[in-house]
Amino acid sequence: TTLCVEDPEGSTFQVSVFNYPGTALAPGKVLDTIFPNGSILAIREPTVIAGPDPREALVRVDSPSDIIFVRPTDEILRGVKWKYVMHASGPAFRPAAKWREVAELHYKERYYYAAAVAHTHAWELDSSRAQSLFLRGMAYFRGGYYSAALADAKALLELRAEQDTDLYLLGQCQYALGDYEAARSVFERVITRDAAIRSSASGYAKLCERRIEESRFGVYPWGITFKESLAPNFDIAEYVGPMKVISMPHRGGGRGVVTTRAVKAGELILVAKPVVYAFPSEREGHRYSHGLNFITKSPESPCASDAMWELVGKAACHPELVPLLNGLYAGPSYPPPPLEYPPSVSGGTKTRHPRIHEVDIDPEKLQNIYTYNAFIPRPISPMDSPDPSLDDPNNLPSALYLLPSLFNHACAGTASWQTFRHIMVIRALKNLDEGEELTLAYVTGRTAWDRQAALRNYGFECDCFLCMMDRKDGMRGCAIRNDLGGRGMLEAILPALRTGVAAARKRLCEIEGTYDPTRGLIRPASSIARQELALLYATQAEKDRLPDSIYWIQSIRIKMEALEALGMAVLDKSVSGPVKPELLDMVPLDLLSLKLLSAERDRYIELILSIASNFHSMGDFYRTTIWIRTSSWVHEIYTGGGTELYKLRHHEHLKKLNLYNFIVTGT
Ligand SMILES: C[S@@+](CC[C@H](N)C(=O)[O-])C[C@H]1O[C@@H](n2cnc3c(N)ncnc32)[C@H](O)[C@@H]1O
Repeated sequence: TTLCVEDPEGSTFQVSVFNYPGTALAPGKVLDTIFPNGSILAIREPTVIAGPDPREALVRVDSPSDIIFVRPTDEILRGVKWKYVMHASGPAFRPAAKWREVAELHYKERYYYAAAVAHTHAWELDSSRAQSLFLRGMAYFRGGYYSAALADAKALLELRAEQDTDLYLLGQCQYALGDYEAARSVFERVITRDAAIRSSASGYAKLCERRIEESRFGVYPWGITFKESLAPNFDIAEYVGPMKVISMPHRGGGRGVVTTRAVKAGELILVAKPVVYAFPSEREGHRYSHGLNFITKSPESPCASDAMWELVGKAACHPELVPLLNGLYAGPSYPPPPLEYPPSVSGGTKTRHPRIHEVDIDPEKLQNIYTYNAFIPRPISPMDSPDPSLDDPNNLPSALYLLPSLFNHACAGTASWQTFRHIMVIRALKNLDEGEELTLAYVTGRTAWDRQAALRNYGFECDCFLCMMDRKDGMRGCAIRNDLGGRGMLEAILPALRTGVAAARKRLCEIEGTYDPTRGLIRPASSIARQELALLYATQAEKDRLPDSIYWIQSIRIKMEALEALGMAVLDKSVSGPVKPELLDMVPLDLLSLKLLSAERDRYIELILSIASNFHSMGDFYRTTIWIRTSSWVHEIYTGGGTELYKLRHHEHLKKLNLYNFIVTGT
């Protein structure tokens, strides 16, 4: 937003205001409401950019809290003499009725911030009309400024005889702020009184029940949640499970997250909503911010820079968020954050003037916080059809979360994270004792060097076992692996089996040759090469059209090796003959020495299902069942949701492998 201002001496300047709430892409009439002609502004810490002509200086303001609207009667103006007399005819001087009209128009056109400003003017000019406060509360609520709306709803209940609309607004705000128990009792009160809003209030009361289950016990209907997550604006409650933040002086920022009790692999640890997020699909019609990150001095995806700037406006409108944001790690150029997280925050019930920002907002610090803590949410989707928001690798979604920002990184993390659209869900990836660290993989990559490059902006070197092993193999070996692995699987499927197998085996040998002899079984690149080789055998077996083709057996054996190279110890490697009775209800894995790699969920499932499919082609239905069960077990550990979510996500893939019918009919 660019304003034209005049100082007391009568010199004029252009002031560029960034990040002011309600002004992004706003038309002139909205700006006329937020910055009416004739307003007096005091600007803190302005950046003055000199032009070639000193009279053409440009003033830049980045923080909403640096703009203070001054009343003409304010002390600060005592003794100030204006060279030119102010025109007392601009929008700043409208009567209350006119402001109400303007507010209604903004509300209808969904400029809720401007509507809140206009209702504030109306309320200040005529405080006998409590309805102005109600309408402002509504505007705040619709605009997503929930704590401001809550304060208005509470003030109204003190100001006038209890009205159902005021109660309803109160309940909606409490719901939006995650205070589901309070919201439920408010909606239950409304239900008993007002027939007109009874049905929506009882709908809300039911939703509150679901949210209470979710937030108190971590019980989510994951199948429904998944379906709902495919549409924007979906919502679930947050949940904090058996985790806490403790001091970890050896990590940047000085803190990390540990378990508060022993947890099992797959247990839910945290469900968190983002403070800000941007998805390409939800940005249509938006103008993207500049894609340069001034902290990392590297290009930033448009979604990331949009969300980064949005954070400033968000902090201005939600002062209760500011201490939570300021408690996050802001990089090495800021003093370390306090050890306690989350800090205790008092809600505050004071009604809020939309143009008075009492809490200081530091945009530069917020940018640093965004840079060191943001995630790229990759929404879970049905297998084989990645979410369309991931189509453009140069504009991936971006989001900042609070508690998830306290988890440190490990390429082979002890916890897995994924997002149901924008909502992050963290689960333990292995059985953990009380007090063990919960780590997440911020980035993925084939070798320690790839991953270190992806981590370059975080300022630390990963010391997880996967990186340590890669470093022992040496940079050259890893580069060779990367190069060989990068040639891709499909090109290996040559028309002649023998040529194809020879080439794939050669590549496998070359990859194997890059590992240090002491490395042990976990060799992700070798797993890819084995998967390629197995695919060749399976292709030949299909051509043979014989259930007992030796190529099925070859394919299955190599896929089992591929699983082992990803840390999954296979206990029962039998490929024919009777199945051991004790295995009929179990998964054929050695659960004690299992080391699931956080980034490999889909590859495990793909490999396991293709083993099941090979057994199915051989007519071995027992083993087919066992391996389908194993894929669903792996899915449960990473994603939860039982068979319902498993089927929802793998339905198409299972059909492609001719396994869906088998699950339904058993043949
Ligand atoms: C999202 S924060 C994680 C929480 C952070 N430790 C804190 O106290 O707020 C990311 C920063 O934590 C530090 N960090 C994360 N993982 C680390 C690791 N494995 N080793 C050392 N520092 C790490 C780095 O400084 C990184 O920039």
